[in-house]
Amino acid sequence: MVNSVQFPLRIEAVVIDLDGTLLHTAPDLAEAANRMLADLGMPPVPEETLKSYIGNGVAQLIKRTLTGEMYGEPDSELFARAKPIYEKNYDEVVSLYSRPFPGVVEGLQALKAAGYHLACITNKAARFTLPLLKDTGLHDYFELILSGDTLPKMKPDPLPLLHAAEFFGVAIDRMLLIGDSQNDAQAARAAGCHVFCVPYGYNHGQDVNNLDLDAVVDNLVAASKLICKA
Ligand SMILES: O=C(O)COP(=O)(O)O
Ligand SMILES: [Mg+2]
Repeated sequence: MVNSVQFPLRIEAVVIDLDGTLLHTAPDLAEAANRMLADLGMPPVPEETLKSYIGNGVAQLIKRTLTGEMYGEPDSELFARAKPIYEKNYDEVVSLYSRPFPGVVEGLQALKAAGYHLACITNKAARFTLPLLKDTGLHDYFELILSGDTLPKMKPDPLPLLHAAEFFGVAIDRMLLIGDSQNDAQAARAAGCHVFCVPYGYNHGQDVNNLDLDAVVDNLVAASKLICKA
């Protein structure tokens, strides 16, 4: 559901989600999950299934992979054994296949040239976020990078967004989040900032048009055309 706001939005800071928005990471996440399952002597999961598990951080991704349920709780001993195995495997394949989505580099260039403050806000753990952004050439676009374990809370909690607005010294209603999932929409609404979603990401298999957003945009270039420097 897109509510009625006046475009172009007057914006000073743009904060952008990583998985499913900046980078197509599902192949590497699926590769790490299936290597973990193989190490545990368990059958693999299809990439499409794994894609529906992405968005709530690494612990949730592992639990969903082990149980086959969105909010299942695996045996605690199995989870304790599986987590380091997953992390070792994801360290090895973190940027094997991951690539920027179409329009991401051009969009970041346009946003940077327009003078917006730029941050990346992701639920991915920092040990994976930083090498991935460096390996894909996106790291230096951002003045601030908040990972899932940088602060005490991750999206859909508003804390990372409120932290970014304070870091940039901008009013929360002069900040825009561009994401791909309900975690982004909910975090933005709770924080009070604007939010666009792209349709090509990972929203647990759900249509982003059903989310409470200010716009659904084809890509980051289209997003840059709906805002102006406040
Ligand atoms: O759940 C994750 O690890 C990543 O999620 P995000 O980059 O879409 O916030
Ligand atoms: Mg995402």
